[in-house]
Amino acid sequence: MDFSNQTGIFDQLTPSEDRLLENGSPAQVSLSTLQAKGVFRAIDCQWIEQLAQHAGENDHSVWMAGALCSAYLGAGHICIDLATLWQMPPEGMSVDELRNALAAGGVNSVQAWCDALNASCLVATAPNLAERPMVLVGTRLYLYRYYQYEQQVLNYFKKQFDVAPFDVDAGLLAQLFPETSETVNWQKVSVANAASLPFSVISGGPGTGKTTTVTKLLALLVAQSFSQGKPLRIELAAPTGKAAARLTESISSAKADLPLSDEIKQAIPEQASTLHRLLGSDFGRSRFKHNKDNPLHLDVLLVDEVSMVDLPMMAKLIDAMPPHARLILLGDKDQLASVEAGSVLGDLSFGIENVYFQPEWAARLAFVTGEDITPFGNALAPPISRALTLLRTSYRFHANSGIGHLAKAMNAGDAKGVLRCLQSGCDDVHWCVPDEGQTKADIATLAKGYDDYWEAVRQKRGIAELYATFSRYQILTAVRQGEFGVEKINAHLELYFYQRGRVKDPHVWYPGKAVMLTRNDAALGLFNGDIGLCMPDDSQRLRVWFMQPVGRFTGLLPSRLSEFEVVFAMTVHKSQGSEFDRVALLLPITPSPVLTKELLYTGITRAKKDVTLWGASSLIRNATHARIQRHSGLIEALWPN
Ligand SMILES: Nc1ncnc2c1ncn2[C@@H]1O[C@H](COP(=O)(O)OP(=O)(O)OP(=O)(O)O)[C@@H](O)[C@H]1O
Repeated sequence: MDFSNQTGIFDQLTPSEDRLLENGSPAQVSLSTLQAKGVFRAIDCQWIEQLAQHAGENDHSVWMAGALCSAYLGAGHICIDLATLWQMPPEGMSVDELRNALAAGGVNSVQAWCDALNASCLVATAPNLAERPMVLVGTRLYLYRYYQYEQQVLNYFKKQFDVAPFDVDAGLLAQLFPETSETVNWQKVSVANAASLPFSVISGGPGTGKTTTVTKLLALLVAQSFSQGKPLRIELAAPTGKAAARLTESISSAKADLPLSDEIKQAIPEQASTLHRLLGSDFGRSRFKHNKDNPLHLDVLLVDEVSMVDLPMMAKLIDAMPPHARLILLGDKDQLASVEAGSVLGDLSFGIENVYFQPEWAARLAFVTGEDITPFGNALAPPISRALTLLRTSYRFHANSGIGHLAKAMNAGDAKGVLRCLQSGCDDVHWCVPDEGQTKADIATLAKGYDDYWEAVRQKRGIAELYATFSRYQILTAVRQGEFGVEKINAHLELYFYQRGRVKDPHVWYPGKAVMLTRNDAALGLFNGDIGLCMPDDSQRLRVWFMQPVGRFTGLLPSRLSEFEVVFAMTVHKSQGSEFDRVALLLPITPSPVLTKELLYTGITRAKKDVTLWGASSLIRNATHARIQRHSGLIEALWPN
């Protein structure tokens, strides 16, 4: 069956919970067994069953590959690699189980599996990439739409490699970085690099000066555009409302320190929006107002917290970029990847730790910056390396900072170093090990961190002060479910606050109740992840107050909020893009696949001044060694060596 003319069929037939099928093929037998074991979700089986029945595809190995592709997508992978799966099937499925299931349909090797997929009307293969539900590239199998997203992103990156570099005003650069040092000033190199290119990525851990650096970059671009008489339209964006608010705050404070005229400073925007807002979200529709046919009206776009941007969003963003515009991406490549599929920042900066620049590019940057970076030339550096710079020195965590050391050891996968740091007695790092047989979290100790907040609520402090006080402390959980999951911890905290007389009735709205939205709300102009605090207004009516751009607050009647959850504790995933003075990071007591180096690193680095890690040494050790690896074709295409 040829699907190429059936536009729309894939929209109907992408995995979606609401379609159930009566069954019909022997393949369903093993799929449902695997579903019962938790290897597949119902949606994975239903999706491939519906497609295969529609197309009359009876090949068992195609059914299996389709279900695997859908299941892996659900876990954040862009594709599956059949060769990898052949050796290492998903958790819950043994090698024999997979191979026996495939052998029943006559498939006895990876090559035979690829051949079966090549022969299927459900699968497109290079060079004939007709629109079919799945695409096979070598041994990688994609859902068609995700293959398209990946190609869109890759084509954009590759196109940028051919653009002739822009001139950089070395005098202005020197003015922005007046200090001299014996070591390379990577912030200066990053600015020179990004100013030379239409597309660049600046990555760095917490407090390495990413915002300081891009503010100087924007200043340089603005100053250059003034001297050319061509003012620039610059936009700032971030994936969440919280991250956008932080970017606004940090750019405005970094701007104040610039050694440049007020005219230039004023031309640097401060106001950042969410990516959804920038692209013109239709809330509920996957297409944005801005796209290739209606590009964004800008010359420069800076996006912060890019680790949180998933592949579909990146593809849509790139689609909406006007061809002449610059894209500057900022983020910490070591943080948790996006909630949805892909790890674009991680893949882009895959080899950045060891590879620097191609020698001629290093020489060019050395000339512009006056920094001795020629030793960092590397003939093996792939073209993508030119777009990337990594800031390594943290100015937030001084040399003796426990948080700094802990984050570094975690990132390096150095479990001994992590445990040593936890035991070292540093002022800013604390470790609470659960007692033998302990089954519940120590709510009283965790709740202490909110004493200042409850005092501010009691004194009926202004909402800005309350918000600031609340934002100083956060309990982070690794998981959602179970005794140590975010839901139970929040419930226990509310009960504890009730028992202490801070909350009159935890089942209704009360002064001090803190909530996080779990869905974008177009009508209210609020976004998933926005935090609201409940306090009475001047007429003593309870309202939930949300911080709006430029530090304003909007108070909404609680009845207007539909989807939200209490947020005295939040998951590490939800905390991305936020920072707090003090963090309590709570691990479950039993092993969980979500406990990875990236999760712990992200949780620890949300703390600016003080972190308490709650968890057993065995779990911490295992997590330090566990990495999140998401399959995609980006690394192979961008980092061929
Ligand atoms: N070259 C530098 N020398 C001294 N201090 C610096 C330098 N660069 C940045 N800082 C200071 O370090 C702190 C962190 O800088 P900045 O906010 O730019 O880092 P960041 O990487 O954006 O941080 P975050 O992790 O919060 O996003 C700020 O107080 C800033 O003024």
